[in-house]
Amino acid sequence: MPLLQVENLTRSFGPTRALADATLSIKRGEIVALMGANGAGKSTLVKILSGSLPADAGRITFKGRSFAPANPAEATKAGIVTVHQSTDLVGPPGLTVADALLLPRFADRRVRFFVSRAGIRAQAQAILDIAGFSLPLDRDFGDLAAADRQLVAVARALANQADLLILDEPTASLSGQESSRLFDILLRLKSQGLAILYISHRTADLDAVADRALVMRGGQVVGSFVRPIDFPAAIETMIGRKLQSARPGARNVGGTPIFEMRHARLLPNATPFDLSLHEGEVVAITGVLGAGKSRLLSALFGLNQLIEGDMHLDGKPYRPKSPAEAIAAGVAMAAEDRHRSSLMPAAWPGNSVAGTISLPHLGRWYPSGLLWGSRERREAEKAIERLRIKASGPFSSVWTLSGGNQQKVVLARWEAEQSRLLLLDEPFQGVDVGARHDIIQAIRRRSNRATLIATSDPEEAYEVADRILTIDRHSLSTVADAANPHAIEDISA
Ligand SMILES: Nc1ncnc2c1ncn2[C@@H]1O[C@H](COP(=O)(O)OP(=O)(O)OP(=O)(O)O)[C@@H](O)[C@H]1O
Repeated sequence: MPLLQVENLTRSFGPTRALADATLSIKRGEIVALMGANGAGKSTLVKILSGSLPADAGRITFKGRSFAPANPAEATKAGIVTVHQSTDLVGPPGLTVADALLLPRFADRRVRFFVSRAGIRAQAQAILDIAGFSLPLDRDFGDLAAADRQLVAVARALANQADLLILDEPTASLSGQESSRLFDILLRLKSQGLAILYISHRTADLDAVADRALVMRGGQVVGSFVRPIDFPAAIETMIGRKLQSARPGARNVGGTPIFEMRHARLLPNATPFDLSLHEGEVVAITGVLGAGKSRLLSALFGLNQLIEGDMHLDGKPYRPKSPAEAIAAGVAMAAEDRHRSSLMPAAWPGNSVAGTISLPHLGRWYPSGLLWGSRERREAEKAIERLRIKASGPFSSVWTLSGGNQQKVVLARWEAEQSRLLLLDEPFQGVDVGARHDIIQAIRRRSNRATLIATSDPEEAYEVADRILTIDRHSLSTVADAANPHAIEDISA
């Protein structure tokens, strides 16, 4: 008997059928990958299973009983625990790892008030014993590496005696080494009988852990592939078309650089480095979380200043003191945390696809100050077609789009205007392979600018870039040529 059986699950949002008769099952001790293009319905399915959204129709059976959780607490109690992306896991300053492990219990402040530090530590240790791995209990939760924060969430799930663990893009901001550690733990938990539903756009991850991959499309489960998973076939089923080699071939771009950075120091103790970027060149920077990728991009975009060194853009001195100065000089950036930095609040009337794309360009598109909306609409329609954005129209709210489609809208914003230097921080987080392919082609098509991409995934770097740099302790250290087929191994090592 399967642990979880989902039959004909259906859920609509207005005219959008997010789930349309989805049917699947999971056994104990099985790791099932859930694949699907952006907007296929994966999150909607997870939200229903984890009790944060009711279904319109269909039936769920869990541990032999009919299951329809009214809220997340009910789902957890029944044995389904969902761990969301690691970027969601943040705590207030002063919160220790031990506190974080006990967090759900201490959400009630009255309880917290009566428990001693030693009591908290002992209970937290008991949770780690159940999970079978160790973490530094007295450290500040905020200082933990992303992988360890992820493990805190997994340990919490296990302490709740989960039968089914749902992981949503768990490696999104983990390094290769951290991911392997997580996989080892997942495989051990599986051998102890835990069932895991693993959502990811990274096929290498799924290859490492999944026994089976379910493919969703248009709100339905349209394919099931058992190990060894035939990924090209699964991806074809997922996006409904053949994917040619995603890698268009690295170019060796030379000539006069568009951008130059000399003897740059990002932090007082870091080793200084140089960086030059050429017209038409796509350069990727990889490195673990905290290595300095975002700080480097921020310095280039005027969000923070270099400790030392100088920069030149098109031969002229460039030292932006704010993003406005950077944009005026021809530099554009899509930051990592799209919710906070790139999308307007859900309540804002201009938060449509068209409004999000046009926002920084309005002054140039409508110099008279009068908005007619025609250029806005045109640019949004072009973007929807070119990047295959799944939206009901140019003026639908970005907040109703799936994560990957929101990311495409943010990218379309900077594709809509000519810039000399485009900075992208983790642009493929949550973006499906088909869309990633479309975006990579769009990025590489522009020959009149340089693009600098920060990514924690070496494979993504290899796919998109002409040249790969690695950053470590806030200093660019090794340089890999993306044309070299061994580049990935070189970087991962
Ligand atoms: N609250 C909502 N209001 C309106 N439409 C919604 C809402 N939530 C989801 N949708 C729509 O339902 C469809 C399925 O979305 P869902 O988020 O489940 O996809 P997904 O497979 O998780 O995608 P992604 O990989 O991009 O996160 C999409 O077309 C999305 O726009």
